Amino acid sequence: MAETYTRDEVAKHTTADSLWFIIDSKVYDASEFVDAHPGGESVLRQVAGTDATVAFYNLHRHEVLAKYDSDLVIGTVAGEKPTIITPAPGDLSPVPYAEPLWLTPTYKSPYYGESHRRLRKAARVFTDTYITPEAQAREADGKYISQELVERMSKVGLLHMRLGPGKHLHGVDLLDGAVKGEEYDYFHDLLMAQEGVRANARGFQDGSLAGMVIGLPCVMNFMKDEKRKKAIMDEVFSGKKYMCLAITEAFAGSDVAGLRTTATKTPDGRHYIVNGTKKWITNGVFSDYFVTGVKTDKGLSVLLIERGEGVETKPIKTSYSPAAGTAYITFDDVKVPAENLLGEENKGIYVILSNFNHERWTMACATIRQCRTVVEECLKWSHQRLVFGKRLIEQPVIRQKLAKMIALTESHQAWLETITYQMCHMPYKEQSKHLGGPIGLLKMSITRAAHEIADESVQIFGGRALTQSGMGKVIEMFHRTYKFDAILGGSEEVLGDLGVRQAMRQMPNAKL
Ligand code: HEM
Repeated sequence: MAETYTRDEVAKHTTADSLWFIIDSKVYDASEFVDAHPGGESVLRQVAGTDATVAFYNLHRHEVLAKYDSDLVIGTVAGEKPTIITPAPGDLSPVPYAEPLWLTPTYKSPYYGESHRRLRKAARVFTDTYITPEAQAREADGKYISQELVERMSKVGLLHMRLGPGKHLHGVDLLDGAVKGEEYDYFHDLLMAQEGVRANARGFQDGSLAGMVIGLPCVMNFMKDEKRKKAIMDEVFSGKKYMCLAITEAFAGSDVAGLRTTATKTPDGRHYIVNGTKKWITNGVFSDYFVTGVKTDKGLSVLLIERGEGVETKPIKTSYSPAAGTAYITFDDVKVPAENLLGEENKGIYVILSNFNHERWTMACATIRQCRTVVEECLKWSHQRLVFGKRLIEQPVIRQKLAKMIALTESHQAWLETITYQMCHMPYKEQSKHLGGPIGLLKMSITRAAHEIADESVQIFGGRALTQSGMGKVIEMFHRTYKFDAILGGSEEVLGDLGVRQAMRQMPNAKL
Protein backbone atom coordinates (compact mmCIF):
# COMPACT_ATOMS: atom_id res chain seq x y z
CA MET A 1 0.00 0.00 0.00
CA ALA A 2 3.02 2.26 -0.46
CA GLU A 3 1.53 4.03 -3.54
CA THR A 4 0.01 7.47 -3.00
CA TYR A 5 -2.45 9.32 -5.24
CA THR A 6 -3.90 12.79 -5.24
CA ARG A 7 -7.67 13.17 -4.98
CA ASP A 8 -7.61 14.61 -8.54
CA GLU A 9 -5.99 11.43 -9.86
CA VAL A 10 -8.63 9.25 -8.16
CA ALA A 11 -11.37 11.45 -9.66
CA LYS A 12 -10.28 10.43 -13.18
CA HIS A 13 -11.14 6.72 -12.64
CA THR A 14 -14.86 6.69 -13.25
CA THR A 15 -15.37 4.09 -15.98
CA ALA A 16 -16.37 0.43 -15.73
CA ASP A 17 -12.82 -0.52 -16.79
CA SER A 18 -11.24 1.64 -14.15
CA LEU A 19 -13.47 2.37 -11.17
CA TRP A 20 -11.75 3.86 -8.13
CA PHE A 21 -12.99 5.47 -4.92
CA ILE A 22 -11.69 6.48 -1.52
CA ILE A 23 -12.71 5.11 1.87
CA ASP A 24 -10.97 6.53 4.95
CA SER A 25 -8.09 7.88 2.85
CA LYS A 26 -7.41 4.46 1.26
CA VAL A 27 -7.76 4.23 -2.51
CA TYR A 28 -9.81 1.28 -3.81
CA ASP A 29 -9.69 -0.06 -7.36
CA ALA A 30 -13.09 -1.77 -7.60
CA SER A 31 -12.99 -2.38 -11.38
CA GLU A 32 -12.85 -6.17 -10.96
CA PHE A 33 -15.17 -6.14 -7.90
CA VAL A 34 -18.13 -4.31 -9.43
CA ASP A 35 -19.79 -7.47 -10.74
CA ALA A 36 -19.34 -9.28 -7.44
CA HIS A 37 -20.49 -6.44 -5.15
CA PRO A 38 -23.46 -7.74 -3.09
CA GLY A 39 -25.02 -4.26 -3.15
CA GLY A 40 -24.99 -4.15 -6.98
CA GLU A 41 -23.09 -2.36 -9.70
CA SER A 42 -24.96 0.92 -10.05
CA VAL A 43 -24.23 2.13 -6.50
CA LEU A 44 -20.51 1.77 -7.09
CA ARG A 45 -20.70 3.56 -10.44
CA GLN A 46 -22.42 6.45 -8.64
CA VAL A 47 -19.48 6.94 -6.25
CA ALA A 48 -16.71 6.29 -8.82
CA GLY A 49 -13.85 8.79 -8.45
CA THR A 50 -15.18 10.23 -5.16
CA ASP A 51 -14.58 9.93 -1.44
CA ALA A 52 -17.17 7.27 -0.53
CA THR A 53 -16.37 7.08 3.21
CA VAL A 54 -19.68 8.47 4.44
CA ALA A 55 -21.70 6.46 1.92
CA PHE A 56 -19.80 3.29 2.82
CA TYR A 57 -20.29 3.57 6.59
CA ASN A 58 -23.94 4.38 6.14
CA LEU A 59 -24.35 0.93 4.60
CA HIS A 60 -21.65 -1.47 5.81
CA ARG A 61 -19.99 -2.66 8.98
CA HIS A 62 -16.29 -1.84 9.20
CA GLU A 63 -15.40 -5.56 9.30
CA VAL A 64 -16.56 -5.88 5.65
CA LEU A 65 -13.44 -4.00 4.58
CA ALA A 66 -11.08 -6.38 6.36
CA LYS A 67 -12.28 -9.16 4.07
CA TYR A 68 -11.65 -7.25 0.85
CA ASP A 69 -8.89 -4.74 1.63
CA SER A 70 -5.98 -6.91 0.50
CA ASP A 71 -7.58 -7.41 -2.94
CA LEU A 72 -8.93 -3.92 -3.58
CA VAL A 73 -6.72 -1.32 -1.89
CA ILE A 74 -4.08 0.09 -4.24
CA GLY A 75 -2.73 2.94 -2.10
CA THR A 76 -3.59 5.96 0.01
CA VAL A 77 -4.39 9.58 -0.66
CA ALA A 78 -1.16 11.62 -0.60
CA GLY A 79 -0.59 13.31 2.78
CA GLU A 80 -3.48 11.50 4.52
CA LYS A 81 -3.71 8.59 6.92
CA PRO A 82 -6.61 6.25 7.78
CA THR A 83 -8.32 7.39 11.00
CA ILE A 84 -10.95 4.72 11.53
CA ILE A 85 -9.98 2.20 14.21
CA THR A 86 -9.48 -1.45 13.24
CA PRO A 87 -9.34 -3.34 16.54
CA ALA A 88 -6.68 -6.04 16.92
CA PRO A 89 -7.56 -9.28 18.77
CA GLY A 90 -7.83 -8.53 22.49
CA ASP A 91 -8.15 -4.75 22.16
CA LEU A 92 -10.43 -2.75 24.43
CA SER A 93 -13.03 -0.60 22.75
CA PRO A 94 -12.49 3.16 23.16
CA VAL A 95 -16.22 3.82 22.62
CA PRO A 96 -17.76 5.30 25.82
CA TYR A 97 -19.65 2.65 27.86
CA ALA A 98 -18.48 -0.11 25.53
CA GLU A 99 -16.40 -1.56 28.37
CA PRO A 100 -17.31 -1.95 32.06
CA LEU A 101 -15.97 0.96 34.10
CA TRP A 102 -13.07 -1.07 35.56
CA LEU A 103 -11.68 -1.36 32.02
CA THR A 104 -12.09 2.33 31.26
CA PRO A 105 -8.67 4.02 31.63
CA THR A 106 -9.73 6.93 33.86
CA TYR A 107 -11.74 4.81 36.34
CA LYS A 108 -10.58 2.87 39.39
CA SER A 109 -12.21 -0.20 40.93
CA PRO A 110 -11.71 -1.85 44.32
CA TYR A 111 -12.63 -5.26 42.90
CA TYR A 112 -10.10 -6.07 40.20
CA GLY A 113 -6.32 -6.50 40.38
CA GLU A 114 -3.49 -7.28 37.97
CA SER A 115 -4.42 -10.95 37.57
CA HIS A 116 -7.91 -9.92 36.46
CA ARG A 117 -6.47 -7.56 33.87
CA ARG A 118 -4.06 -10.22 32.57
CA LEU A 119 -6.86 -12.77 32.36
CA ARG A 120 -9.19 -10.30 30.61
CA LYS A 121 -6.61 -9.61 27.95
CA ALA A 122 -5.77 -13.28 27.37
CA ALA A 123 -9.46 -14.26 27.30
CA ARG A 124 -10.29 -11.60 24.75
CA VAL A 125 -7.40 -12.54 22.47
CA PHE A 126 -8.62 -16.16 22.66
CA THR A 127 -12.25 -15.21 21.99
CA ASP A 128 -11.43 -12.86 19.12
CA THR A 129 -9.00 -15.31 17.52
CA TYR A 130 -10.69 -18.67 17.95
CA ILE A 131 -14.22 -18.44 19.33
CA THR A 132 -15.79 -15.59 17.36
CA PRO A 133 -14.92 -16.90 13.87
CA GLU A 134 -16.25 -20.38 14.69
CA ALA A 135 -19.27 -19.02 16.58
CA GLN A 136 -20.30 -16.93 13.58
CA ALA A 137 -19.78 -19.85 11.19
CA ARG A 138 -21.86 -22.24 13.36
CA GLU A 139 -24.64 -19.68 13.75
CA ALA A 140 -24.78 -19.54 9.97
CA ASP A 141 -24.61 -23.29 9.23
CA GLY A 142 -26.32 -24.56 12.41
CA LYS A 143 -23.68 -27.25 12.95
CA TYR A 144 -22.32 -28.12 16.40
CA ILE A 145 -19.08 -26.86 17.91
CA SER A 146 -15.99 -28.47 16.36
CA GLN A 147 -13.91 -30.96 18.32
CA GLU A 148 -10.89 -28.84 17.44
CA LEU A 149 -12.27 -25.79 19.27
CA VAL A 150 -13.41 -27.88 22.25
CA GLU A 151 -9.88 -29.28 22.61
CA ARG A 152 -8.36 -25.85 22.24
CA MET A 153 -10.67 -24.52 24.96
CA SER A 154 -9.85 -27.46 27.19
CA LYS A 155 -6.10 -27.01 26.72
CA VAL A 156 -6.16 -23.43 28.06
CA GLY A 157 -8.42 -24.36 30.98
CA LEU A 158 -11.47 -22.59 29.61
CA LEU A 159 -13.79 -25.50 30.34
CA HIS A 160 -12.47 -25.74 33.91
CA MET A 161 -12.83 -21.99 34.51
CA ARG A 162 -16.48 -21.93 33.53
CA LEU A 163 -17.35 -24.00 36.60
CA GLY A 164 -16.14 -21.18 38.85
CA PRO A 165 -13.46 -21.14 41.56
CA GLY A 166 -12.58 -24.43 43.25
CA LYS A 167 -10.23 -27.38 43.58
CA HIS A 168 -10.89 -28.50 40.01
CA LEU A 169 -8.76 -25.52 38.92
CA HIS A 170 -5.75 -26.28 41.08
CA GLY A 171 -2.71 -27.07 39.01
CA VAL A 172 -4.50 -26.38 35.71
CA ASP A 173 -2.72 -24.08 33.26
CA LEU A 174 -5.18 -21.20 32.74
CA LEU A 175 -4.70 -19.28 29.50
CA ASP A 176 -0.96 -19.85 29.48
CA GLY A 177 -0.48 -18.79 33.08
CA ALA A 178 -2.54 -15.57 32.99
CA VAL A 179 -3.85 -16.56 36.43
CA LYS A 180 -3.15 -19.44 38.82
CA GLY A 181 -5.97 -21.90 39.45
CA GLU A 182 -5.50 -21.41 43.19
CA GLU A 183 -6.08 -17.63 42.98
CA TYR A 184 -9.04 -17.77 40.58
CA ASP A 185 -11.95 -15.95 42.29
CA TYR A 186 -15.48 -14.91 41.36
CA PHE A 187 -14.25 -11.71 39.69
CA HIS A 188 -12.13 -13.86 37.35
CA ASP A 189 -15.24 -15.94 36.84
CA LEU A 190 -17.32 -12.80 36.12
CA LEU A 191 -14.94 -11.43 33.52
CA MET A 192 -14.61 -14.84 31.83
CA ALA A 193 -18.40 -15.04 31.54
CA GLN A 194 -18.48 -11.54 30.09
CA GLU A 195 -15.60 -11.98 27.65
CA GLY A 196 -17.04 -15.26 26.35
CA VAL A 197 -20.25 -13.68 25.10
CA ARG A 198 -18.52 -11.09 22.97
CA ALA A 199 -18.75 -13.53 20.06
CA ASN A 200 -22.38 -12.34 19.68
CA ALA A 201 -23.82 -15.74 18.90
CA ARG A 202 -26.42 -16.67 21.51
CA GLY A 203 -27.18 -20.15 20.13
CA PHE A 204 -23.53 -21.08 19.79
CA GLN A 205 -22.88 -19.61 23.24
CA ASP A 206 -25.02 -22.40 24.69
CA GLY A 207 -23.69 -24.82 22.09
CA SER A 208 -20.15 -24.28 23.34
CA LEU A 209 -20.78 -26.82 26.10
CA ALA A 210 -23.09 -24.87 28.41
CA GLY A 211 -24.60 -28.27 29.30
CA MET A 212 -21.34 -29.27 30.94
CA VAL A 213 -21.25 -26.04 32.92
CA ILE A 214 -24.54 -26.87 34.63
CA GLY A 215 -24.31 -30.69 34.59
CA LEU A 216 -20.79 -31.43 35.77
CA PRO A 217 -21.09 -29.66 39.17
CA CYS A 218 -23.77 -32.21 40.13
CA VAL A 219 -21.31 -35.03 39.43
CA MET A 220 -18.42 -33.23 41.12
CA ASN A 221 -20.39 -32.57 44.29
CA PHE A 222 -22.62 -35.62 44.56
CA MET A 223 -21.06 -38.70 42.95
CA LYS A 224 -19.95 -41.04 45.71
CA ASP A 225 -17.45 -43.25 43.89
CA GLU A 226 -14.38 -40.99 43.85
CA LYS A 227 -12.51 -42.98 41.20
CA ARG A 228 -15.41 -42.93 38.77
CA LYS A 229 -16.06 -39.27 39.52
CA LYS A 230 -12.48 -38.36 38.63
CA ALA A 231 -12.62 -40.42 35.44
CA ILE A 232 -15.80 -38.65 34.32
CA MET A 233 -14.43 -35.21 35.22
CA ASP A 234 -11.30 -35.96 33.19
CA GLU A 235 -13.35 -37.07 30.17
CA VAL A 236 -15.54 -33.97 30.29
CA PHE A 237 -12.83 -31.42 31.06
CA SER A 238 -10.66 -32.82 28.28
CA GLY A 239 -13.55 -32.49 25.81
CA LYS A 240 -13.60 -36.23 25.03
CA LYS A 241 -17.16 -36.60 26.35
CA TYR A 242 -20.01 -34.10 26.39
CA MET A 243 -22.49 -33.68 29.23
CA CYS A 244 -25.84 -31.97 29.73
CA LEU A 245 -28.34 -31.35 32.50
CA ALA A 246 -31.68 -33.00 31.76
CA ILE A 247 -34.30 -31.78 34.21
CA THR A 248 -37.17 -30.04 32.40
CA GLU A 249 -40.01 -31.93 30.76
CA ALA A 250 -43.03 -30.98 28.75
CA PHE A 251 -44.85 -31.81 32.01
CA ALA A 252 -42.73 -29.67 34.33
CA GLY A 253 -40.32 -26.75 34.00
CA SER A 254 -39.61 -24.61 37.03
CA ASP A 255 -41.99 -26.91 38.93
CA VAL A 256 -39.48 -29.77 39.26
CA ALA A 257 -41.70 -31.64 41.72
CA GLY A 258 -44.00 -32.41 38.78
CA LEU A 259 -41.42 -34.48 36.84
CA ARG A 260 -42.74 -37.72 35.37
CA THR A 261 -39.56 -39.54 34.35
CA THR A 262 -39.40 -42.66 36.52
CA ALA A 263 -36.46 -44.73 37.78
CA THR A 264 -37.39 -48.13 39.21
CA LYS A 265 -34.84 -50.26 41.05
CA THR A 266 -34.31 -53.78 39.67
CA PRO A 267 -35.06 -56.60 42.16
CA ASP A 268 -31.31 -57.21 42.72
CA GLY A 269 -30.89 -53.49 43.56
CA ARG A 270 -27.99 -53.08 41.13
CA HIS A 271 -29.73 -50.96 38.51
CA TYR A 272 -32.47 -48.45 37.88
CA ILE A 273 -34.75 -48.77 34.85
CA VAL A 274 -35.54 -45.29 33.55
CA ASN A 275 -38.59 -44.33 31.49
CA GLY A 276 -39.70 -40.87 30.49
CA THR A 277 -38.96 -37.77 28.42
CA LYS A 278 -37.07 -34.49 28.71
CA LYS A 279 -37.55 -31.31 26.73
CA TRP A 280 -35.46 -28.17 25.93
CA ILE A 281 -32.23 -29.89 26.96
CA THR A 282 -29.30 -27.71 25.90
CA ASN A 283 -26.54 -29.78 24.22
CA GLY A 284 -28.73 -32.89 24.55
CA VAL A 285 -28.44 -33.71 20.87
CA PHE A 286 -24.70 -34.31 21.07
CA SER A 287 -24.22 -35.27 24.73
CA ASP A 288 -22.74 -38.51 25.99
CA TYR A 289 -23.84 -38.02 29.60
CA PHE A 290 -27.22 -36.84 30.90
CA VAL A 291 -27.52 -35.61 34.48
CA THR A 292 -31.18 -36.49 34.77
CA GLY A 293 -33.98 -35.61 37.19
CA VAL A 294 -36.08 -38.74 37.91
CA LYS A 295 -38.74 -39.97 40.32
CA THR A 296 -37.80 -43.12 42.25
CA ASP A 297 -40.11 -44.93 44.69
CA LYS A 298 -38.79 -42.58 47.35
CA GLY A 299 -39.12 -39.33 45.39
CA LEU A 300 -37.21 -36.80 43.29
CA SER A 301 -33.66 -38.00 42.61
CA VAL A 302 -30.84 -37.38 40.13
CA LEU A 303 -29.13 -40.05 38.01
CA LEU A 304 -26.17 -39.84 35.68
CA ILE A 305 -27.29 -41.61 32.51
CA GLU A 306 -24.88 -42.56 29.76
CA ARG A 307 -25.99 -42.54 26.13
CA GLY A 308 -26.77 -46.11 25.12
CA GLU A 309 -29.65 -48.48 24.48
CA GLY A 310 -33.03 -46.84 25.03
CA VAL A 311 -31.71 -43.23 24.97
CA GLU A 312 -32.79 -41.17 21.98
CA THR A 313 -32.30 -37.47 21.30
CA LYS A 314 -34.01 -35.35 18.68
CA PRO A 315 -33.22 -31.73 17.85
CA ILE A 316 -35.87 -29.15 18.74
CA LYS A 317 -36.06 -26.13 16.47
CA THR A 318 -35.85 -23.02 18.65
CA SER A 319 -35.60 -19.32 17.84
CA TYR A 320 -31.86 -19.37 18.37
CA SER A 321 -29.51 -21.47 16.29
CA PRO A 322 -29.41 -25.30 16.11
CA ALA A 323 -25.76 -24.94 17.19
CA ALA A 324 -27.04 -25.13 20.79
CA GLY A 325 -28.04 -28.76 20.23
CA THR A 326 -31.39 -28.29 22.03
CA ALA A 327 -33.00 -31.72 22.43
CA TYR A 328 -36.13 -33.66 23.11
CA ILE A 329 -34.97 -36.81 24.88
CA THR A 330 -36.71 -40.12 25.35
CA PHE A 331 -35.62 -42.77 27.85
CA ASP A 332 -37.19 -46.17 27.18
CA ASP A 333 -36.29 -48.92 29.65
CA VAL A 334 -32.79 -47.52 30.05
CA LYS A 335 -30.67 -49.61 32.43
CA VAL A 336 -28.58 -47.37 34.70
CA PRO A 337 -26.10 -48.68 37.33
CA ALA A 338 -27.31 -47.90 40.88
CA GLU A 339 -23.99 -46.19 41.69
CA ASN A 340 -24.91 -43.51 39.14
CA LEU A 341 -27.30 -42.04 41.71
CA LEU A 342 -26.06 -38.54 42.54
CA GLY A 343 -26.64 -37.72 46.22
CA GLU A 344 -29.49 -39.60 47.89
CA GLU A 345 -32.88 -40.79 46.69
CA ASN A 346 -35.60 -38.23 47.39
CA LYS A 347 -32.91 -35.59 47.91
CA GLY A 348 -32.55 -34.76 44.24
CA ILE A 349 -33.77 -31.25 44.86
CA TYR A 350 -30.49 -30.47 46.68
CA VAL A 351 -28.49 -31.77 43.72
CA ILE A 352 -30.56 -29.69 41.30
CA LEU A 353 -30.53 -26.56 43.45
CA SER A 354 -26.83 -26.83 44.31
CA ASN A 355 -25.67 -25.07 41.18
CA PHE A 356 -28.65 -22.79 40.53
CA ASN A 357 -27.10 -19.68 42.07
CA HIS A 358 -23.89 -19.96 40.10
CA GLU A 359 -25.81 -20.68 36.90
CA ARG A 360 -28.11 -17.69 37.37
CA TRP A 361 -25.26 -15.42 38.35
CA THR A 362 -23.32 -16.51 35.21
CA MET A 363 -26.39 -15.77 33.10
CA ALA A 364 -26.64 -12.31 34.67
CA CYS A 365 -22.94 -11.67 33.87
CA ALA A 366 -23.55 -12.69 30.26
CA THR A 367 -26.77 -10.75 29.74
CA ILE A 368 -25.28 -7.56 31.19
CA ARG A 369 -22.35 -7.90 28.79
CA GLN A 370 -24.66 -8.48 25.84
CA CYS A 371 -26.60 -5.35 26.78
CA ARG A 372 -23.32 -3.45 26.78
CA THR A 373 -22.47 -4.70 23.32
CA VAL A 374 -25.86 -3.48 22.15
CA VAL A 375 -25.15 -0.07 23.71
CA GLU A 376 -21.85 0.06 21.78
CA GLU A 377 -23.55 -0.92 18.52
CA CYS A 378 -26.20 1.77 19.02
CA LEU A 379 -23.67 4.45 19.93
CA LYS A 380 -21.60 3.69 16.84
CA TRP A 381 -24.61 3.49 14.56
CA SER A 382 -26.26 6.68 15.74
CA HIS A 383 -22.92 8.45 15.44
CA GLN A 384 -22.26 7.33 11.86
CA ARG A 385 -25.77 7.14 10.43
CA LEU A 386 -26.84 10.18 8.42
CA VAL A 387 -30.55 10.68 8.06
CA PHE A 388 -32.55 13.81 7.16
CA GLY A 389 -29.12 15.41 6.55
CA LYS A 390 -28.02 14.92 10.17
CA ARG A 391 -26.37 12.28 12.29
CA LEU A 392 -28.90 10.16 14.10
CA ILE A 393 -27.28 11.11 17.42
CA GLU A 394 -28.37 14.72 16.84
CA GLN A 395 -31.98 13.69 17.40
CA PRO A 396 -32.91 14.17 21.10
CA VAL A 397 -35.26 11.18 20.96
CA ILE A 398 -32.30 8.93 20.08
CA ARG A 399 -30.18 10.38 22.89
CA GLN A 400 -33.00 9.63 25.35
CA LYS A 401 -33.07 6.01 24.25
CA LEU A 402 -29.28 5.73 24.57
CA ALA A 403 -29.35 7.32 28.03
CA LYS A 404 -31.84 4.73 29.22
CA MET A 405 -29.84 1.85 27.74
CA ILE A 406 -26.57 3.05 29.27
CA ALA A 407 -28.15 3.60 32.70
CA LEU A 408 -29.71 0.13 32.71
CA THR A 409 -26.45 -1.53 31.73
CA GLU A 410 -24.22 0.35 34.16
CA SER A 411 -26.54 -0.05 37.14
CA HIS A 412 -26.78 -3.81 36.64
CA GLN A 413 -23.01 -4.17 36.28
CA ALA A 414 -22.57 -2.28 39.57
CA TRP A 415 -25.16 -4.50 41.31
CA LEU A 416 -23.49 -7.60 39.83
CA GLU A 417 -20.09 -6.54 41.18
CA THR A 418 -21.52 -5.91 44.67
CA ILE A 419 -23.02 -9.42 44.73
CA THR A 420 -19.83 -10.91 43.32
CA TYR A 421 -17.86 -9.30 46.14
CA GLN A 422 -20.13 -11.08 48.64
CA MET A 423 -19.58 -14.38 46.79
CA CYS A 424 -15.83 -13.91 47.21
CA HIS A 425 -16.27 -13.48 50.96
CA MET A 426 -18.95 -16.03 51.86
CA PRO A 427 -18.50 -19.78 52.12
CA TYR A 428 -20.82 -21.85 49.94
CA LYS A 429 -23.41 -22.42 52.69
CA GLU A 430 -23.74 -18.74 53.46
CA GLN A 431 -23.97 -17.92 49.77
CA SER A 432 -26.91 -20.31 49.48
CA LYS A 433 -28.61 -18.71 52.47
CA HIS A 434 -27.98 -15.05 51.72
CA LEU A 435 -27.42 -14.72 47.98
CA GLY A 436 -30.03 -16.96 46.32
CA GLY A 437 -32.62 -14.19 46.59
CA PRO A 438 -30.43 -11.29 45.44
CA ILE A 439 -29.02 -13.33 42.52
CA GLY A 440 -32.58 -14.26 41.50
CA LEU A 441 -33.61 -10.59 41.63
CA LEU A 442 -30.52 -9.54 39.68
CA LYS A 443 -31.21 -12.05 36.90
CA MET A 444 -34.88 -11.12 36.82
CA SER A 445 -34.02 -7.44 36.65
CA ILE A 446 -31.35 -7.67 33.95
CA THR A 447 -33.58 -9.69 31.63
CA ARG A 448 -36.33 -7.08 32.11
CA ALA A 449 -33.71 -4.46 31.25
CA ALA A 450 -32.64 -6.55 28.25
CA HIS A 451 -36.26 -6.44 27.09
CA GLU A 452 -36.17 -2.62 27.13
CA ILE A 453 -32.72 -2.47 25.56
CA ALA A 454 -33.62 -4.91 22.78
CA ASP A 455 -36.76 -2.94 22.04
CA GLU A 456 -35.06 0.48 21.93
CA SER A 457 -32.11 -0.80 19.92
CA VAL A 458 -34.43 -2.13 17.21
CA GLN A 459 -36.11 1.29 17.02
CA ILE A 460 -32.69 2.94 16.63
CA PHE A 461 -31.57 0.56 13.86
CA GLY A 462 -34.91 0.36 12.05
CA GLY A 463 -35.22 -2.29 9.31
CA ARG A 464 -31.56 -3.21 9.68
CA ALA A 465 -32.39 -4.72 13.07
CA LEU A 466 -34.64 -7.22 11.33
CA THR A 467 -32.02 -8.68 9.01
CA GLN A 468 -29.48 -11.32 9.97
CA SER A 469 -26.62 -9.82 7.97
CA GLY A 470 -25.22 -6.34 7.58
CA MET A 471 -25.31 -3.34 9.92
CA GLY A 472 -27.95 -4.54 12.37
CA LYS A 473 -26.97 -8.18 12.70
CA VAL A 474 -25.95 -7.93 16.38
CA ILE A 475 -29.22 -6.18 17.25
CA GLU A 476 -31.24 -8.74 15.31
CA MET A 477 -29.51 -11.56 17.19
CA PHE A 478 -30.05 -9.91 20.57
CA HIS A 479 -33.67 -9.05 19.96
CA ARG A 480 -34.36 -12.62 18.78
CA THR A 481 -32.60 -14.33 21.68
CA TYR A 482 -32.68 -12.21 24.86
CA LYS A 483 -35.76 -14.14 25.98
CA PHE A 484 -33.70 -17.29 26.45
CA ASP A 485 -32.16 -15.68 29.51
CA ALA A 486 -35.56 -14.57 30.80
CA ILE A 487 -36.74 -18.21 30.83
CA LEU A 488 -33.73 -20.53 31.18
CA GLY A 489 -32.31 -21.05 34.67
CA GLY A 490 -35.56 -19.82 36.27
CA SER A 491 -38.14 -17.51 34.72
CA GLU A 492 -38.36 -13.85 35.71
CA GLU A 493 -41.53 -14.53 37.69
CA VAL A 494 -40.11 -17.48 39.62
CA LEU A 495 -36.91 -15.60 40.43
CA GLY A 496 -38.70 -12.43 41.52
CA ASP A 497 -40.87 -14.50 43.81
CA LEU A 498 -37.83 -16.30 45.21
CA GLY A 499 -36.13 -12.98 45.93
CA VAL A 500 -39.06 -11.61 47.90
CA ARG A 501 -39.75 -14.88 49.73
CA GLN A 502 -36.11 -15.13 50.79
CA ALA A 503 -36.25 -11.55 52.07
CA MET A 504 -39.40 -12.36 54.06
CA ARG A 505 -37.51 -15.10 55.90
CA GLN A 506 -35.34 -12.35 57.38
CA MET A 507 -38.30 -10.04 58.05
CA PRO A 508 -38.26 -8.71 61.63
CA ASN A 509 -41.39 -7.79 63.54
CA ALA A 510 -41.25 -4.28 62.17
CA LYS A 511 -44.36 -2.13 61.88
CA LEU A 512 -45.20 1.07 60.07
C1 HEM B 1 -14.50 -1.82 -0.89
C2 HEM B 1 -15.70 -1.38 -0.88
C3 HEM B 1 -16.94 -2.18 -0.68
C4 HEM B 1 -17.11 -3.46 -0.30
C5 HEM B 1 -16.03 -4.47 0.04
C6 HEM B 1 -18.52 -3.71 -0.24
C7 HEM B 1 -19.09 -4.91 0.14
C8 HEM B 1 -20.44 -5.07 0.36
C9 HEM B 1 -21.03 -6.21 1.00
C10 HEM B 1 -20.27 -7.43 1.53
C11 HEM B 1 -22.35 -6.01 1.07
C12 HEM B 1 -23.42 -6.95 1.66
C13 HEM B 1 -23.96 -6.41 2.96
C14 HEM B 1 -23.00 -6.44 4.12
O1 HEM B 1 -22.47 -7.49 4.40
O2 HEM B 1 -22.80 -5.39 4.74
C15 HEM B 1 -22.61 -4.72 0.47
C16 HEM B 1 -23.86 -4.16 0.35
C17 HEM B 1 -24.09 -2.92 -0.19
N1 HEM B 1 -23.16 -2.02 -0.64
FE1 HEM B 1 -21.18 -2.31 -0.67
N2 HEM B 1 -19.18 -2.58 -0.60
C18 HEM B 1 -18.25 -1.62 -0.88
C19 HEM B 1 -18.45 -0.33 -1.24
C20 HEM B 1 -19.68 0.24 -1.44
C21 HEM B 1 -19.91 1.62 -1.76
C22 HEM B 1 -18.81 2.65 -1.93
C23 HEM B 1 -21.22 1.78 -1.88
C24 HEM B 1 -21.85 3.08 -2.25
C25 HEM B 1 -22.87 3.64 -1.88
C26 HEM B 1 -21.88 0.51 -1.60
C27 HEM B 1 -23.23 0.25 -1.58
C28 HEM B 1 -23.82 -0.89 -1.10
C29 HEM B 1 -25.23 -1.06 -0.91
C30 HEM B 1 -26.32 -0.07 -1.26
C31 HEM B 1 -25.41 -2.32 -0.33
C32 HEM B 1 -26.72 -2.97 0.12
C33 HEM B 1 -26.89 -2.56 1.57
C34 HEM B 1 -28.03 -3.21 2.33
O3 HEM B 1 -28.52 -4.28 1.92
O4 HEM B 1 -28.41 -2.64 3.35
N3 HEM B 1 -20.90 -0.40 -1.34
N4 HEM B 1 -21.44 -4.18 0.06
